[in-house]
Amino acid sequence: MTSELIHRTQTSQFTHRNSDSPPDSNCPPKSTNRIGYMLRHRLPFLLLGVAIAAAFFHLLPSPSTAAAPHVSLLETNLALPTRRVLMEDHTEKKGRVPIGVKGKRQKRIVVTGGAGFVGSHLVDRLMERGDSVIVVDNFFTGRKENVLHHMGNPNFELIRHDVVEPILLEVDQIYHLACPASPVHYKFNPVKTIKTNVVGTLNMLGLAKRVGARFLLTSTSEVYGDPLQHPQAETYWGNVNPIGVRSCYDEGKRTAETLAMDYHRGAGIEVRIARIFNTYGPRMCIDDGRVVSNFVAQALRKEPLTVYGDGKQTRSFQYVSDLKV
Ligand SMILES: O=c1ccn([C@@H]2O[C@H](COP(=O)(O)OP(=O)(O)O[C@H]3OC[C@@H](O)[C@H](O)[C@H]3O)[C@@H](O)[C@H]2O)c(=O)[nH]1
Repeated sequence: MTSELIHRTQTSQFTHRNSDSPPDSNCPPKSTNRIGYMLRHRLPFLLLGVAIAAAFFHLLPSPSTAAAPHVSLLETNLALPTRRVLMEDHTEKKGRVPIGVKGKRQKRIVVTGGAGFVGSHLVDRLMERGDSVIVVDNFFTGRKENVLHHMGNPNFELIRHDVVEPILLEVDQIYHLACPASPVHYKFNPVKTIKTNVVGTLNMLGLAKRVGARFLLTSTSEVYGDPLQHPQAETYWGNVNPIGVRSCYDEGKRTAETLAMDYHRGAGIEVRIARIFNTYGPRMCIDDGRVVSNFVAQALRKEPLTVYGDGKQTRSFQYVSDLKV
């Protein structure tokens, strides 16, 4: 192959040098006709080239309009503050806001499970603060009524979505609460419960990584299992049965915590983990199944209170307004 190419080149050079050979389309004739030849054969191409170049420089954006896409391109590889600045450029049309100026811009926050008992109280708090809130809920235990009072507020958005499926949103913070929390509810479909905790958390952490959002996982006191230490310090690792009827929830949440920490260590995601204990308060379903609502409902109906087991079990309870920050 190589030798053949060399041979062809040599043939061509020879032809150029041979002034007696008849002119062909690739080869200019003798010098007497050269100018005429150039005008006839080369000038149209020259003019075409000039026209293309002129069109190119005419269509090229001026430096001021080209700057925005350039920064936009950079922002995908940069940390969150740059993206915040760019968002302000688009929405407020006031020019760039220095990165260091915090609290000026509305935060965009997604709350998974935001139509639930705890989630909806958190949403109230964020809305009060003036944040822009997107609630993602599949309404398995959550209810639209819990967030109905925010409908029509331009800062509020409600999406029916199951976190087991990925979702793409542009947000600054993710509060990940989606999962049935009462034993009667999470035992109803244990495979779905662990899937929500593992796949759902993975999806939301993936979202956090993609958009550079800060991530809060609501975990549970159940990660301590049947604790051998009282009260449980955060450093206590628990005493959990991996094959028990509660495992879908407690092992699911333990895995969710593992995922959060691995995304933090491996991908630099800023994460928070809150281990929530037994919580009660307004918007708790009457059929929630947890002890406080059961006892209250039974008392209201003047029925005897049902105490499971020997009644010697202990719990830490908190009112919901003490939970939200
Ligand atoms: O009617 C009832 C209900 C519950 N109980 C008992 O009361 C205790 C509390 O049970 P709950 O059903 O309220 O729920 P648990 O405290 O076991 O877990 C709950 O609290 C911690 C949260 O993080 C979990 O999401 C939630 O499952 C248990 O020992 C349970 O057996 C009763 O004696 N009677």
